[in-house]
Order: sequence, then C-alpha cells, then structure tokens
Amino acid sequence: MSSSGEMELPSRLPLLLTHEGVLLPGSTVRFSVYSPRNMQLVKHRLLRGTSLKSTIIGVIPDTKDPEHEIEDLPSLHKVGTAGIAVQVVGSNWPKPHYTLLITGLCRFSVSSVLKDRPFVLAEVEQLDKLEQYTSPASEGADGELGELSQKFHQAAIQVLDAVTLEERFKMALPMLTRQIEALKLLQKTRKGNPDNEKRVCFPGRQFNLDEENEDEDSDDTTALERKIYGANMTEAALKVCIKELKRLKKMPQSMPEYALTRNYLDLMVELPWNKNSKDCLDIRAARTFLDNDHYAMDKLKRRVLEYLAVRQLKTSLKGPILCFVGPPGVGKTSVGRSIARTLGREFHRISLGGVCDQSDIRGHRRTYVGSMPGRIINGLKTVGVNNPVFLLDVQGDPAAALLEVLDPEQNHSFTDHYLNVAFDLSQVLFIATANTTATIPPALLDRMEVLQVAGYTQEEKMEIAHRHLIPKQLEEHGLTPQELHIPQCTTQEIISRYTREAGVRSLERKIGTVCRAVAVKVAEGQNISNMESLTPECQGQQAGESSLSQNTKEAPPEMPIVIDHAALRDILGPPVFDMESASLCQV
Ligand SMILES: Nc1ncnc2c1ncn2[C@@H]1O[C@H](COP(=O)(O)OP(=O)(O)OP(=O)(O)O)[C@@H](O)[C@H]1O
Repeated sequence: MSSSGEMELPSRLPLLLTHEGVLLPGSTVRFSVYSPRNMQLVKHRLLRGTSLKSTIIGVIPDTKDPEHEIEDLPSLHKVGTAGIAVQVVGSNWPKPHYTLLITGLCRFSVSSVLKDRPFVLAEVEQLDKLEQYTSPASEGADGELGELSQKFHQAAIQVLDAVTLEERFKMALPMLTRQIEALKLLQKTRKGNPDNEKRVCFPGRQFNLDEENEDEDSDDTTALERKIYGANMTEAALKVCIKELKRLKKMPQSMPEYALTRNYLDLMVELPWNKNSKDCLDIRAARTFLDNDHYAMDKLKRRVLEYLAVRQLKTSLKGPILCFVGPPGVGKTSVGRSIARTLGREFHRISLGGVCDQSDIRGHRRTYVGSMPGRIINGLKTVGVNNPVFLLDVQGDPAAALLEVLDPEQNHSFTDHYLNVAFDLSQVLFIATANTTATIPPALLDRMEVLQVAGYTQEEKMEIAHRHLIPKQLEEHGLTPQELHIPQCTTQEIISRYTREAGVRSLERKIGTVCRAVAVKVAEGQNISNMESLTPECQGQQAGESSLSQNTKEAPPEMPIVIDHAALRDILGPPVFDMESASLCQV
C-alpha cells in the first residue's frame, strides 16, 4: 500500500510471455502455458507461493516465449498488464501444460530484466492506478475491450499502450463503431431467413441481435408453460414437464440440448392426455355399417357385433383383444375401419412389418441421439384423442413388445422410453391383425381372441366385386356406371384368369386398371366433342398429335363403355393363368 492508501504493484514482477491474447486491466483472459519459462513461472511462483502477492504476475503481450530454455529471451513488448492468477489448471494431454485464468489489474512498463531463468523476473514501473479499474464505468469499458481484443489483437495492443483514460476511449470508440456496423450487417443478412438462429456468439458472451428476440424467447417459454398447465396431463407428467421447463429456461438456445428438451415438451403438450372423442355406439347402425361395407364374413361380423354389444352394456370393457387372422386382402383392416366408424372413433393403423427393434414400439430413451417416441405414442399424437381404434398389424419378433400394450391389466400405465412417464392406454381400442398365428409370440397370442378370416370363393369374389369394388373404383376414377359397365362374365374372367389370391386386393387393382383405361377414353371422347367446335385446320393438327385409336379419332365412344372379352385382353394383356389351373387352385 502507498501512503495515499492506493494499492501499489510490487516493483519486481515475474513475467508471463504471451503472443495470443491480450490481457487488459479489468478483463479476465484464459492463457495456455506450454513453453519452458512460462511453465517454470507457474511451478515456482503460482503453485509454490502461499501469499496473495505470489499470485500477481506480469503478462507481456505480443512476445513469444522461445520453445527451448537455452534460446535467448526475445525483446519484450514495452507495456504489460499486471494480473492475479485466479485459476491454475494442469493437464498432461496432449502434452504437459497449464491453463491460467488471469484477471488484469493495471498497466506497467518493463524497466529492466533482472533474470531470464528459470522464468523472467523484471523491474517494473506501475503506469496507472489500481482502483481506476474497480470503478464500474472503466470496468465496463475495459471489459468490453477485453472481448474485442481476441478479434482485434493489434488494436487491443494499442489500447494497452494508451496509458491515459482519454487516449484509451479515443482508441476504443472506432472499434466499438466497427463492431456495431458488423452486427447490423449480420442482422440484415439474417433477416431473409427467419429460421436462422438469431443469437450471435462472441467468446465468453452472447448477444441478442435485437431486443425483441429476448421478449420473443420469454414469450415462447411463457406460452409453452401455459400449454403445459393446460394440457391436462397426469400429475407425474406435469412434474416432469415443469422440471424440464425450468432447465430449458436456463439453457442458451444454441445448446443442442435445448432443441431436445423443447421437442420433448412439445410432444408432452400435444399428447391427448385427457382428450377423447364421444362414443356413439348403436348396435343396429353397427350391423348396417358392417353389412354395407363387407360382403360375406358372417362369422367375423357376428363376433364383432357381440363385442360391440358388450361394450355398449359395460363401458369399461377389459375383454380380450380381437385378432383377425387371415390371408392378405380379405378385409381385416377394412373391418377394423368399420368398427371405428361405428363407434365414432378415430382410426389409426400401425403396421409392425419391417420393425426390427422393440424401441420402434416403445420409443428410444432420451439419452440417445435422435431419440423418438414409439409408434403407439406417435399414433396418439397423430389422432389427437386418447380413445382411438388402433389396428396393430402384428408380425415378427418385436411383436413381443406389444405384450404390455395389449394387456388390459397393464396398459393403463404404459411407459414409452422417450416419454419416461406413464400414459394411460386403457381407453384405446386395440384390434390386432396378422396373416398367420405362426409369427405371433405365444405369450401375445394368449392375450388375444383369434378370429380366422378365410379366403373367398369365386362366387363371393364376384359379389364383392360387383357390390363393393367396382363402385369404389368407379368413384375413385371419377367415372359413373353410365360411362363404364363391367359385365359379370368379365369379372369372372378377371378373377379366374388374371388373379390368384385368397383375398380381393389384386382383383381390386385389376378393376382399377380397367377404370384408368376407360377414363382415358372418356376424357378423349370429351376432347373430340370439343374439337367439333374447332376450325378444320386445328382439328387436323391436333388429330395428328393424338395417339387415339382410329375409331375414337372419328367419333366419341358410345356410353357406357362395355368391357367385353376383347376389351379386357386389350387392357390387361393376355391372361396370366389358364382356366384349368385356375379351377384347380380355386379356394
Ligand atoms: N368382404 C369384403 N367386402 C368388401 N370389400 C372387401 C371385402 N374383403 C376385402 N375387401 C376389400 O379388399 C381390400 C383389401 O382389404 P384389407 O386391406 O382390409 O385387407 P387385409 O385383410 O387387411 O390385408 P392385409 O393382411 O394385407 O393387411 C379393401 O379395399 C377392402 O375394402
């Protein structure tokens, strides 16, 4: 201490030679120490000393400490900063070194070097007062400059060399103006893309480009908080969400974890914890729906009606899960959809074909990169209600993961790995489908009531085609029965000579092909009628470009277009199966 009460620097200071950062009074800078003299300084002075004085060292900028101790000391920059080493961290990786955290105190000039081994010790002269940098105004100014120094190394050295406060401000102002201009420019370039991250990072500090963003962010989390409280979730889920929200508020947006937590909270908010659709079960209507949508399948329809009737009488049905087992295309999914329609519920199909991992069903734990919720929770998010009809196509190994989902005793507290809180699935009506029971794990099979759906006979297929498939395909292709007529004999031919299947999917596809071909004729016919009103030259030009058959070029086809044997061959090509083998393979 001096007589005036101001703190004074020791007249001799050990010197740390740096060439990367510039320490300014009031700022705190991290330095890596590798070179021999600097290492010795840390070992002999900072690590051995016990007094406050032993933590004060001089930092000389713009001076590279030689790699070898035997090399001569380079000429030192004339002005340095005395600083307190507030942290010393040593490491052996990749080579022995220390990292020092030094807070600048005041400037000094080097009067003479007293020794240069094992570390540099010099006689110094204090240039400015210590307490100048503890007053808030100058602290702020120098603090800002400390940050700038990493970008504008040379400029910072000049600021260091400027001893009087006035001189320093003169130096600092142009630098700050440059900084502001750069920020404005950045802002301009980012305005075009609203998705860009609007924060600009500078070492040790984060800036918002505009004040509004801060408000937006806080608005955003406030809105999220409101949604969390409004989502009507379970107590356990609410607790988890509030905890995550607290973490989110403390996190900078640039942190990768911010997006993960945000996604998690968004999902939690979107899930239908307490949102359901009203059941409107009427058994008579259900019978009509099932009969209207499906031909045959009497046994299956009867069992479905029984199931629905019991549901109507006893609302909380913990009955068996129905599992429709049958070859592809026999209408298993279609019956499931009708059940949902009858109940007035949302329908969602989850196919487990190709699923090779249980986490596809149960979700990934959030610790994994790219983790996601499983298909059940995703399905609930999609339908937006907690009581949909879920049609699960069970097959393959991971089907075992459905054990808990399909068990009415357990599924009220189903825990997806991603959510990590229980979600009540007891309101969901699960229906399972499979092509064969052989691929269903026995434990799962045990929890379900299997209803076999057999393949169709030729006669049944004929009925299905004329009652359901042809009207459906006509509608899908924008045609009417007045434009296309498929006689029974043609349907018979499609069934026996162009398809060989237990279900009717392929039959429906072939009918679709016929409809498309006819749609072209009908559309072209409309063009020809329009062309009649055009000039003869135009007609000639357009007819030359057209690929219509000779017949249609001349006149629009007569309605309805009847698909006879020849037309069928023209559209579908030669028959794929011959009659004899078709009759042998009949189901
Ligand atoms: N009995 C039927 N009455 C009316 N249409 C039917 C009938 N059976 C099947 N279909 C129709 O056949 C098409 C295929 O049926 P669906 O998709 O339900 O088959 P699936 O048994 O679920 O097949 P997969 O096992 O391959 O999933 C649907 O368009 C459906 O409407």
